[in-house]
Amino acid sequence: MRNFISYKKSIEILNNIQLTKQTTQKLFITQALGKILAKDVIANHNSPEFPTSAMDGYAIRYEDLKSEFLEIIAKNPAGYVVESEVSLNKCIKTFTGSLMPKGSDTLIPIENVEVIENKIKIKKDVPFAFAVREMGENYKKDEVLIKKGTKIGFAEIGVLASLNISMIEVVVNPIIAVASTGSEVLDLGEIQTNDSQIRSSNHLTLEVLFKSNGAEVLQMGVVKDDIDSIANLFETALQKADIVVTTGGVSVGDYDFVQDVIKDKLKAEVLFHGVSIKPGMHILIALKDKKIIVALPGFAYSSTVCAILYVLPLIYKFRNSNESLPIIKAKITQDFPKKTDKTVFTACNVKYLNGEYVIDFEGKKEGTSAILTNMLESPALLIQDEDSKDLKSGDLVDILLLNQLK
Ligand SMILES: Nc1nc2c(c(=O)[nH]1)N[C@H]1C(S)=C(S)[C@@H](COP(=O)(O)OP(=O)(O)OC[C@H]3O[C@@H](n4cnc5c(N)ncnc54)[C@H](O)[C@@H]3O)O[C@H]1N2
Ligand code: MOO
Repeated sequence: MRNFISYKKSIEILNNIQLTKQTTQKLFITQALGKILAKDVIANHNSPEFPTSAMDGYAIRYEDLKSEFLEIIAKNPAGYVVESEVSLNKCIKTFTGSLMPKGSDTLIPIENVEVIENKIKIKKDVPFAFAVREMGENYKKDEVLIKKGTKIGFAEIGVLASLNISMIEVVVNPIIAVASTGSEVLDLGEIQTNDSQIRSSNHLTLEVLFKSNGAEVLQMGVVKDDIDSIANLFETALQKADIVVTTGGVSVGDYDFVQDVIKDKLKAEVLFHGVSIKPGMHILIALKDKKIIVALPGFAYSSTVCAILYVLPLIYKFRNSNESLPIIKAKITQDFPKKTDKTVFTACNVKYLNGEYVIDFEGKKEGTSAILTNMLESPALLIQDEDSKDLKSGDLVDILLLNQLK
């Protein structure tokens, strides 16, 4: 009889897997989109380096606000350094992005003055240092701007460019080999020869799930339920990938050969086979030559949920990143019983309404773990812990936002 461990225990085991040291690579910053920063990014200068105007207007000395007229002695366009200095009852026309001229401390906007020949008359006062961006407003020299482990997005790329950093060191993404097993499953375009055959969706679902969450994917396609074919698949995949993910062949059927190959042929170290979760109770995770094997159940909903719960955290671990699964609190809008003593992951709809996330089950189909269509539209997974009680309408619950993983 298989020993089913708790979800909590299985995650503890997953977190304890020791990985070999990450490798890094240098990439041009825009090519690093979605990659993980390998080292802290520290500012090597102040931004701005000097007080800078934030508006178009006239640079003045604050104390001259009370003077009747100020003489315009020069123009100070952005990109140039003006020689003249602001002194008693003088001003310099200064533009957004120009350095504040020497002697000035305040910028009076164009809208606040009347220009009479080469003089301005101030019609509306401003406070001291108005519209002056102080030195280091944006960032100061030696400030840690982006921490290692951060996923690089548009804001990170913009900040790197402002630092004049063109190449950046990032963690090399893990390689995941993906395959579906099953004599009844056909790859796209394969000709159907009998009524029991279905299209394989798993290998493609998982390929894109892993790609959009930080892995390189080696697509191994569909393999029949045959010991030699499955053994060949693992031997090839283990040579090329850091993680090998398969679907099918891990429950108790006569043709569930994936588990036999992993245990008897590869003699891999099985970390666990069987977790008290729904869906996905037959999941098997093993180690072979420092590579990780994740054998998922064949049902499309089961394999997708388990790939999210177990493989995405492995990707985060490989990337040494500060990413985590997007689990948040939401309000449930109907009573919902706890049907088993397992940890249960149920597809639901999520909306953001009046400042809170709310979930319902409208349009969700009930049935087996084959129903992947429950993950369409704006889906989330309701998480009910092993020891949780029946849920009541209005309760706050944990949900995993699936659209954030797209
Ligand atoms: N007597 C028992 N039978 C089953 C048990 C059990 O405990 N006792 N567990 C059930 C549960 S739960 C699951 S989950 C499945 C897992 O079985 P396998 O991992 O061995 O998966 P398969 O039997 O190969 O396939 C299950 C199901 O999914 C379909 N499938 C398979 N591959 C794909 C694919 N690539 N794309 C789409 N659909 C796929 C396959 O046709 C089967 O219908 O075992 C239960 N049985
Ligand atoms: O474990 Mo199965 O994935 O519940 O249907």
